[in-house]
Amino acid sequence: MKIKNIMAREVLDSRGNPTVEAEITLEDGSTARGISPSGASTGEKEAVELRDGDQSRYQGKGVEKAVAGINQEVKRTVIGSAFADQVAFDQVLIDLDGTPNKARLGANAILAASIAFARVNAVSKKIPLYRQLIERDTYVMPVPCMNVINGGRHADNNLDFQEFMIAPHNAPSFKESIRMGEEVFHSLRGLLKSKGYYTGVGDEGGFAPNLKSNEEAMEVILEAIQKAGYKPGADISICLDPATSEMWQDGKYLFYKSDQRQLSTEELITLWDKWIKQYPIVLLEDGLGENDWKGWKQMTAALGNKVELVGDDIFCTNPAIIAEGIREGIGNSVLIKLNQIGTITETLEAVKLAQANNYNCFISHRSGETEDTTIADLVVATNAGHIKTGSGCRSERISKFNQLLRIEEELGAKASFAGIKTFKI
Ligand SMILES: O=C(O)[C@@H](CO)OP(=O)(O)O
Ligand SMILES: [Mg+2]
Repeated sequence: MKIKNIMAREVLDSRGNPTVEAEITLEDGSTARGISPSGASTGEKEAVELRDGDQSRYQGKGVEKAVAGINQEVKRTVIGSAFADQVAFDQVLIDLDGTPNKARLGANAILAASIAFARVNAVSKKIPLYRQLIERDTYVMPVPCMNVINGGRHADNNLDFQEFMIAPHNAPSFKESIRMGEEVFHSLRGLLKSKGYYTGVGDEGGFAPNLKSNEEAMEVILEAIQKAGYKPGADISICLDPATSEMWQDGKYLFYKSDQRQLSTEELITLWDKWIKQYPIVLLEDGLGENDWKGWKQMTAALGNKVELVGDDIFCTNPAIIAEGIREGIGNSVLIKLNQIGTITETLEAVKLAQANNYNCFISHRSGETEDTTIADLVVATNAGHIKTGSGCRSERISKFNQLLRIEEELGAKASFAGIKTFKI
């Protein structure tokens, strides 16, 4: 089917920053949109966003240049053409950009167009997006890893570690697991309030209380799980993303917010080992920083058979870096973020590579999100079994949960719930 029109516009993300929305219309009249998310704790090797740098609009964060790239160059190239598949379309965008990190047209522009193309084909074929991405007979519904306490770069006031997540895995379905997660979220609100803490939320919809230590965050979450009537570990486990690249300075990990101390790589691995023994942790993302490859090898040797070790900043959803990580024995799971690499095709390539090498894939949102729910379909399409897309409130996060509820209902007997076995433990 030929592309009749493609256009882009500047819209806003959940932090009130501009981002790119692309819209494609096919000759059969089908129309669909895609919107790029945006990160705060970004990996150094991520594909880059194109921002205007013109201080008169949004303090330089405007995306009019990225929008213009779609409205002019990309439009001239793709209009009136038919593309055999997603790979063919994305390759045109990659070639047109011509840089290794999508800096010229911008990964924010390229991803929005790539998503719009996937969606418009689903619309044209009258099939759901997850089936457009990967056609299967049966699909796996993910465990929602809900970020209930926000710290690090996602909250100004409190903890060093960025994300404290609950994983309600002892459930028969996604619908029941999200209910369990929400019950704990509300129980946590009550508990924080009763302890005199502030219950406002951070960027990803988790609470951002002024807790005194990272340990206190763990304790209060465990208490909230119990108060909601569940057993920590048996019903609901903990996942962490301390985002330690943000703490890495001169070869040490600097605790810059709640605790005033610094740890060596070895000391931080020892801390994780202690935490894994002490708390029901099933997943640790970015337990060490992106430039600490040697440390990652040590950590994988020490903890790789006890907990899922997810690489976010270290892999940047980049198939070439993931391949190197697999060769080097780094981690046992890959965080998957569409805008770290910039196209649907390369994202699916990253997933395929990881899964073929017995690595898990943990599908993820960004801290700056929108109403675009592509990652909900992506986690189902890839049978990745777990997703992180924030917490129990804020619609840009809930929209993904709601889409998963719709997908589960639509799949009926063709869907099974991932449960605890999805984690590499
Ligand atoms: O570190 C992360 O995993 C993400 C998403 O939770 O944060 P950001 O989008 O800010 O990189
Ligand atoms: Mg991360």
